[in-house]
Amino acid sequence: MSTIQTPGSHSEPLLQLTSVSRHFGGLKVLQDVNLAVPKSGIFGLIGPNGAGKTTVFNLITGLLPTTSGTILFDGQDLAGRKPFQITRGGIARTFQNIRVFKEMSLLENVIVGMDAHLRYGPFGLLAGTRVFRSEERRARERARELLSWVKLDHKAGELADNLSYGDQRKLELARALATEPRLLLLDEPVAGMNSTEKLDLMREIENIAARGYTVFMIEHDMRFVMGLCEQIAVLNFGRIIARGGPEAIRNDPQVIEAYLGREDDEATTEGATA
Ligand SMILES: Nc1ncnc2c1ncn2[C@@H]1O[C@H](COP(=O)(O)OP(=O)(O)OP(=O)(O)O)[C@@H](O)[C@H]1O
Repeated sequence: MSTIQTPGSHSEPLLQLTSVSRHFGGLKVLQDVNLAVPKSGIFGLIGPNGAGKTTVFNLITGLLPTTSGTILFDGQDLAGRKPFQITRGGIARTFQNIRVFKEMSLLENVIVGMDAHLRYGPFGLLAGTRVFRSEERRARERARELLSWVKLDHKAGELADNLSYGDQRKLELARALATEPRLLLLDEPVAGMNSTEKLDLMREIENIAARGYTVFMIEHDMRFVMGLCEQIAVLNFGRIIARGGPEAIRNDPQVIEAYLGREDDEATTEGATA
């Protein structure tokens, strides 16, 4: 169950994409993408709208097959694995649009995320039958602990529907962690948040990374990405055009060009000046 990693084992990447392409008919959404996410820390993927970022996550999580190329997670080829197998293998994900169960309590939302690690499934647990009692107790304790990591444990019994937008995003984080991942994929975690909520979530993500989880995020908000990520890759029209630390990315002429050349992108001005 432990997800804490041994410090110092940084040689092999945790996740490695090699020459990955994905075409939809004649549309070459990803072309020859090479990416290496290290075994610890916070890694960012940025790029203008439609660059192919979410498609990268869809390939990693098995929602879509690659057209060509390989994706290795902890040295294992993910080709042909189903999304639930990839989740069980240690990759969790949040989505651009909030997906909490609004009619369930926070605690129940997190327990539902535990599916991959429960012998009897989350709904058996929630039914609370005697046979499952000890597993139920453990699950509830773990769910409460995960809620405490995002500072929502005091609301554990409340309906998710009552939460603010920012807190719903944090609940999603707790639920993703309930699958006991090693790698956490976050797709635009601060989309739609106000600046207080963003700062709050930034701290929570830092705390999660400090607990030993590897975080790989797609995000448009440049201040957020630059403030959090140690390494960043930039995707433009399906190709990686730059990778490096925040300072190098900020000053990369190709990156500036990619953002300035696309007036439709919300990151345009911040991307050039952040
Ligand atoms: N299942 C699909 N079938 C056909 N085209 C698709 C499919 N999924 C994605 N695309 C296309 O691939 C391109 C890249 O989409 P993707 O969502 O990966 O971009 P993105 O960088 O995440 O964009 P955004 O920042 O706006 O979320 C778009 O042109 C999109 O229409």
